[in-house]
Parts: sequence; structure tokens; C-alpha cells
Amino acid sequence: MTPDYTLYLVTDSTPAILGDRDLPSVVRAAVKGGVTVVQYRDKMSETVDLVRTARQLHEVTRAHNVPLLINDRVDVALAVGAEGVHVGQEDMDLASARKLLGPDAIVGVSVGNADEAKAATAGGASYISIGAVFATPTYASSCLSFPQPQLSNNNVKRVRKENTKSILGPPGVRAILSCLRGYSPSIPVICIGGLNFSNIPRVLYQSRTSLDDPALSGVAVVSAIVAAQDPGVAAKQLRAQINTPPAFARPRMADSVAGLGEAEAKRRCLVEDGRVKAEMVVDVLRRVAETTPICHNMTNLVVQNFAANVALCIGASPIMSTTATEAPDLAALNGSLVVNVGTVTPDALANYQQALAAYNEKGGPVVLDPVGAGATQLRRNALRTLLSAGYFDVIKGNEDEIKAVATTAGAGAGIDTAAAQQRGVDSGASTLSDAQKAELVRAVAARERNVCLMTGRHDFVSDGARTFKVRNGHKFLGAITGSGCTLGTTIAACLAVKRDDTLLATLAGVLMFEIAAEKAGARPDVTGPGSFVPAFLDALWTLQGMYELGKADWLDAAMVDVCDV
Ligand SMILES: Nc1ncnc2c1ncn2[C@@H]1O[C@H](COP(=O)(O)OP(=O)(O)O)[C@@H](O)[C@H]1O
Ligand SMILES: Cc1ncsc1CCOP(=O)(O)O
Repeated sequence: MTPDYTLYLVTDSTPAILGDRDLPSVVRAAVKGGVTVVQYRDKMSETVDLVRTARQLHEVTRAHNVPLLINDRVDVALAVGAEGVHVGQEDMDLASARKLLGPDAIVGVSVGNADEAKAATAGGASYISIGAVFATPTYASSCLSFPQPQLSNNNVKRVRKENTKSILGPPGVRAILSCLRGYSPSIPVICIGGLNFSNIPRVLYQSRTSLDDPALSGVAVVSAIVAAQDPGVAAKQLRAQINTPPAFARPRMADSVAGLGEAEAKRRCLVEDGRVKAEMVVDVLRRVAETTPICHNMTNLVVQNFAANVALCIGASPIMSTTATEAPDLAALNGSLVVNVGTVTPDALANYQQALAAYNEKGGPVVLDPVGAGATQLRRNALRTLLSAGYFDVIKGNEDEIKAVATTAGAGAGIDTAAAQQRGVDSGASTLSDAQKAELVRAVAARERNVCLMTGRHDFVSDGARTFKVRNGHKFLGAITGSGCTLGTTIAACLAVKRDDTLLATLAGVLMFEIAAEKAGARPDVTGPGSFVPAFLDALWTLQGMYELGKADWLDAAMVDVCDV
């Protein structure tokens, strides 16, 4: 019988995680709650104790028809008649473990990259476990910070090695999963590393680019169950969560192009015969004006006032709040969030993460503006932290910022572009052709399973399936501070009212913003960036009046090209 890997528990017997409870009763509660596989992992105990505990655990798991696997120790698995073992890259090799345990035993292998995954698959692993998805204190607290005089030098080395495993993030997991497509599509694959109640839905979602992609067979957790106050309740909640699509999962054309049907795919094309479908764009903007969505900005110190004014001029209701404790209340108001790292600090970063979690839980749209992300190490780190912390519906930035996003994710994410040393918050000279820009935004959107917008004289936007180039805008936008940031605010307002097509909402925001800029820049009294700013706010305000009237002819100015990537 093929084991069910849906919720795979890896045990941890150290006081920091297990506390003063006994492991068999924690495991009993966990399997009753819905754990489907148990791996007994104990790097510290003497063999005699390992065998005794493994026996107790096996009694518990057998009673619930759940396989028990022993970490590393084939001898212990044989001694207690466990269903199998789990080996790492540093442990006994797969072939020897298989030989000792026989063809029916479960032999799982930890992998950290595509080559290891392919080797384990070819070598006859029963399943593979990809990790580490996120950094986790579990190994550190369980092994290194806890004095273990009996730990041999070899064990110390091995433990250190595990602690320094590279962090893959969901994109790294997906890269490995997709390498296995066509190679061995049927091998069960799970992932491990820092997984818990708040990040499992996103990992399951972002580890696939589309519904046609191979999916994970399950997730492995340690402290989310072993350290939980009630391991049984924790297991039950995790099982329920694994089976429920996350609140932020929206219908995406990229997910199901084939399943959409020709009529629906065409309807969502947005551009027909070289012209943008004006009524669809106007519908989004009218909804903003009529419903006044809350637009929560966690933005930099430079643009607070400008961003609030832009939001008001397009008909949204801005609130500039950088304190995460009020984010759950704001997320409940059905609006959207902008996370703009323009003046990021360590405290601010912690607040962004909490607010992101609050919006992700409610399914409220979130825009990430990684301002200056390619300029300093602090910003690169902040970007890495945010990309692992939650799901962003839209990531927007100038060329250098999008390059930073593309090169940030975990190993194996595989977007082929060079990171750029950004000049402050502005982008340096462009080094990419139009085709490369189109491919870059498509690849980021596909990797993150969201929408990516790269701004500049011309903008490129993609949801992984549809990619457009927008040729609107005005040179004064590039000559004032905060044009990119306030475009993020504008897009967030559109996302709040158009949740079933993130790309359309983004395109609507871009067009309104840039055509307003063209109208402002064309005014005879606008002679430079200084006079442009108030004229731009006026133009946004005037356009808002037009869509309230249902007028769409201003969109004749839209210049949107379909990119063939
Ligand atoms: N030279 C330009 N001509 C037309 N539009 C521009 C120009 N430079 C920037 N923009 C527009 O200004 C907005 C912000 O883009 P950008 O300046 O790239 O962002 P940032 O301020 O984040 O660096 C976008 O709408 C973009 O299209
Ligand atoms: C100048 C500056 N410094 C930190 S944030 C910021 C504003 C950047 O605005 P934008 O990226 O929209 O031009």
C-alpha cells in the first residue's frame, strides 16, 4: 500500500521542543489528530534508548495504521520492525539502506537540489523530502545550543551541516519539483523546514506554477506539532488547512489556460486587435470610485503624503499605518495593503511581516514595492525575508528592483538575469532589451504565482500567462520622487475591487496613472516637475469623474502591446 504523506511528523525529543512531555503520548495525540507518517528523529540518544523509544512509538503508530520511519538508523528500524528509514545526504547511502531493509521497506531521502532529487529517484527512493524550505530554529535549538557531552565529533559535524542547509523558499521547492516532471512523475515528494500553520498554504500554492504542475504529496513538520500546546489539535488543524485552498488563492488564467475554454480565455485577453478592452479597465476604475476601498499603506517616510493624496484622487480611502498590531483590524475592512520598503528598518520589517500575515489570512490583496532592493545588503535581506514571509499579489519595481527580486529567491529558482547594483532608489541605465524585460516579468510572475510589473519609460507586466508592454506615461514621472510608490498605491486600490483578475486590476491602475500623467504633462502651465505634481493630482481627480460618468474615450490614449513570451 502506498503511504499517505499528507501530514508527515518528524519528532524532536529535545527539551526546547518537546518540553517535559513524553514522546509516545505526543505522537499518539498527533496520529489521532491526523498525522499520516511519523519519522522518529533523535540524534542524541544512545542506541539502547533509541530502540526502546522506537518500540513504544511503533506500538502507537501501528494502532493507527501509520508508518513509522527511523531517521538515519537502519539498525534501529530493523530492531523494532519499523516500516522504513529516512536518510540524509550524509547518512547511509540509499542503496545500502534498501539492501538491508528489503524492497518493501520505505526508504525516504532528504534532498536540497535537483541533482540530489534525481539521484534519489533513480536510486529507488520511496519518496523524497525537499528542504529546507525556510530557516528553522528547530535544529539549532535541538542540537547546538543544548549541551550534549555525549555527542561524538562526527555527530557535531553532521548537525552543523544540517543547520547550514540552504534555504530554498517555495520557488526552490518548485524548481526541484518541476525537474522531476517527466523524470519520475510518480515519486511522492514532500518538503520540510520551518513549516507551520501560517506558511503551509502558501508553500503548497507557490510550489506549483499551474494546476498542470506536479504537486507536493505532503508537508513535514516538527515544532508545529511537537511544540504545540495540544499536538492533537495542532495536527487536526494542519490537516484541515492542507485540504483548504488559501484565502489569497485567486482564479488565475496562468493556472488553467487549457481549462478556461476559448470564450473565457478570449474575454480575459484584455487586448484585442491592438486595443485595450476599455470597458473592462473602466469597470475596475469605476468600482474604485464607487466603493472607496481602504488602501492601507505601509510605506516610506518620503511619500506618505503624496501617496495618500493619489489614493484620494482616484477615489480610494488611504490609511497610512506602519503598526502591525492594527493590521488585522484593517485587513478585516476588505481593502488592500501596500508594503513599500523605501525606508525600511528592522522594526519596520517585523511590522511588514505581521501585516502581510494578517492580509494573507483574510485573502486581502497585497502589493510589494521593493524600493531600492538592489542598493544595499539591508534591503536585499529585507526583500528575502518578505518573499519568504508571505504571498504578494503584485510585485512592482523599476528594472534594478525587479532584477533584485528575480535573483533573491532560493537556490534553483533559476531566473536567468544578472543582479544589478542599484543607484539608491532609482534604477540605473537599462541593460535589458524589451524581449528580456518581458521574459523577466513573466518568469518572476510564474515563479511567485502572482503579477509582476517592471516600470520605466515603458512598463512590462505579466501574470505568467499574459504579458504586456505599456508605452504610456510622461517623462516628469521619472523626475519626481514617489511616482513608482504612488503607482503601487493606485494598483492596490484597483486590486481591492477586482480580486478575480489581478493582471487586469494592475493594468487598469497603470493606465489611469500614466494617462493622467500625460494629460498633466500636456498642460501649458506645466513647465517642470514642480508644476507637474499638482497637475497630476488634478488629472487623476478629473479621470475619476469620467469613469463615474461611464466615459471610456480617454482610454483611446492607451498604448498596450501584447508580448509574445
Ligand atoms: N521617461 C518616462 N516616460 C514615461 N513614463 C515614465 C518615465 N519614467 C518613469 N515613468 C513612469 O513613472 C512611473 C514610475 O516608474 P519608475 O520611475 O520606473 O519607478 P520608481 O519611481 O520606482 O523608480 C511608472 O508609471 C513609469 O511608467
Ligand atoms: C527618495 C526615497 N528614499 C527612500 S524611499 C524614496 C522614495 C522613492 O520613490 P520612488 O521609488 O517611487 O521614486
